[in-house]
Amino acid sequence: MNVIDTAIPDVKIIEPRVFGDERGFFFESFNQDQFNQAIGHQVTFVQDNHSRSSKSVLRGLHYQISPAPQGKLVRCTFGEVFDVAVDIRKSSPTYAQYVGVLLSASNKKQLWIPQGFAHGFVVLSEFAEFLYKTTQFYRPELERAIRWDDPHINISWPISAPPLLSKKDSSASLLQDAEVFD
Ligand SMILES: Cc1cn([C@H]2C[C@H](O)[C@@H](COP(=O)(O)OP(=O)(O)O[C@H]3O[C@H](C)C(=O)[C@H](O)[C@H]3O)O2)c(=O)[nH]c1=O
Repeated sequence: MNVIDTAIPDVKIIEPRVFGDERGFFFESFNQDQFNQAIGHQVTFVQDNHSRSSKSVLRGLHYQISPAPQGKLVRCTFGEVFDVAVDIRKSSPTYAQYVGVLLSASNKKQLWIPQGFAHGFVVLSEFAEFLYKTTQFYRPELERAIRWDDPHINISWPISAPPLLSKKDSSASLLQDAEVFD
């Protein structure tokens, strides 16, 4: 697999090695040893998630606070999304900066988002199926959300109309008011 650095050192794009033949394709979507080597330390995942969303749905920007902050390894297995990781570690030199990347069934790219980041995506295709692994279990009482259109983060979402949001995401906090990480 190919590991690509992003503007935020801890956030990595991973391109799996795809084996194509007349039947179709095969690739290892996750290999613990290769992943640990790529990230530089042991990362253990405890939960797999799978969501399906229609065009223009935007899920995020979500994260869990301590004591269960989640690292996420995300990918799109049907359609295409614009995926965003926002650095919400106050002591980080890239605080409030973001990485945005197109993830799709065709490019098979994955994004590693360590704990300390808020995560979200918007669906660009008619539908998108989104799979991801997390390093901590879901703890709803620890879940927090930051507004997708927070002017301080100023994400350039590749959409021309307002997205479809859950009630929770419609009432998310601004980064300046959010519980973040040291
Ligand atoms: C995240 C999660 C949710 N749920 C239940 C709770 C709700 O009844 C239902 C939908 O949850 P929610 O609307 O929070 O789902 P998303 O908006 O896709 O949330 C996710 O969206 C962004 C992209 C993320 O990065 C997070 O992983 C996660 O917050 O699934 C569970 O049972 N387990 C879980 O791990």
